[in-house]
Amino acid sequence: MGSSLLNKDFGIDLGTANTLIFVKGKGIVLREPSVVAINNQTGEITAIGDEAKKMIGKTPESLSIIRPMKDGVIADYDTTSSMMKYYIGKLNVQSWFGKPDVMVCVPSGITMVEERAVIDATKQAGVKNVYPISEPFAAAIGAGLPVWEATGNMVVDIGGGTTEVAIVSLGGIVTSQSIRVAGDEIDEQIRYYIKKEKELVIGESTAEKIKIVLGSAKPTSENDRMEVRGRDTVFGLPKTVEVTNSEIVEAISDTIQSIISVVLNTLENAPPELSADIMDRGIVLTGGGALLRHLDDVIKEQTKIPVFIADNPLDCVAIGTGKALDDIEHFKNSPNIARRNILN
Ligand SMILES: Nc1ncnc2c1ncn2[C@@H]1O[C@H](COP(=O)(O)OP(=O)(O)OP(=O)(O)O)[C@@H](O)[C@H]1O
Repeated sequence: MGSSLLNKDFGIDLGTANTLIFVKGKGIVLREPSVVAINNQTGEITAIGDEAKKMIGKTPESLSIIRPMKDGVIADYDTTSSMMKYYIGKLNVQSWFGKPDVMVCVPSGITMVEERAVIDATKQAGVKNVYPISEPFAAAIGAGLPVWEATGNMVVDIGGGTTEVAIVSLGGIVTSQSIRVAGDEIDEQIRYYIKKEKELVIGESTAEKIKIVLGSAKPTSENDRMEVRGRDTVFGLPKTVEVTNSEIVEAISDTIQSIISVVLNTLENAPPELSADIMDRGIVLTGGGALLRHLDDVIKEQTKIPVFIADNPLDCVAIGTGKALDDIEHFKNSPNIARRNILN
């Protein structure tokens, strides 16, 4: 990213787990975890992104690892602002050539105060024109769905902190629901299960790895298993245990069911014409959670509707946020249309 961007518009997916930036005409130029390491004595930032994520669970007392976004919204304003400033600074935008338009995604269930915080944090990073776009709407664009047409499209975006389910038609969200339950909660359930059933304390990163390597929404035919290291809850010493796929399926089943309930509720609220479209066109999964094995199958079994995983599900929101820049007038003229429910 050495060369400067002369008044290039860009879109930001400021996620609970990952922050991505899409520059118009270039594509995704930044993809880093939303993690910051701070020196407790001086308050200075020691590492941001990948470098900070590697430190999780391994820091001395003098360092704290902060994930400034929680449940899709800003939990720590100052740290989010610094992180954005750092990432946007890396783009090297020459603002004196004009003001870039910046799209930033926000969860559909966000409050006005939370949304204001996201806009202000982006402005603090040195850009002037900030347009919020609803995360599931951006996900639908990024998944290549025809969001501007008179057709019902259903998207389920499962991120780190939030799951957003929306039905999109004619350039707006017709109905949407979200819960602050997604990948992080799945990791938390894995930690809880392993502590309770195996008497082993594991860190966040290990839980995420177990989910990615071993997890699935229903048992896999391979009967996968892996060795997991952590600290014995009784003796306090390092210990290794074996964990199987079926144990992880059991550990995360309630969380998976909460996510599927939101899909079912949203379908129940769909206007009949759009329900018919969704029956034909299917449901599209985006976000990192879409990669959980067999999640598509389980949603299909319960909804009786075809389910597809978008290409590059982790990138859909960022791609959609960036592509929405092509229709920036739409957001300038009717800023609420892609954010609020257009029927109620
Ligand atoms: N192969 C995989 N299987 C299961 N989960 C995965 C996989 N790869 C990534 N994830 C999970 O996806 C989540 C991150 O997804 P994503 O980057 O879409 O979220 P985000 O946009 O940062 O979060 P949010 O939308 O809630 O703000 C993490 O919980 C991560 O563990």
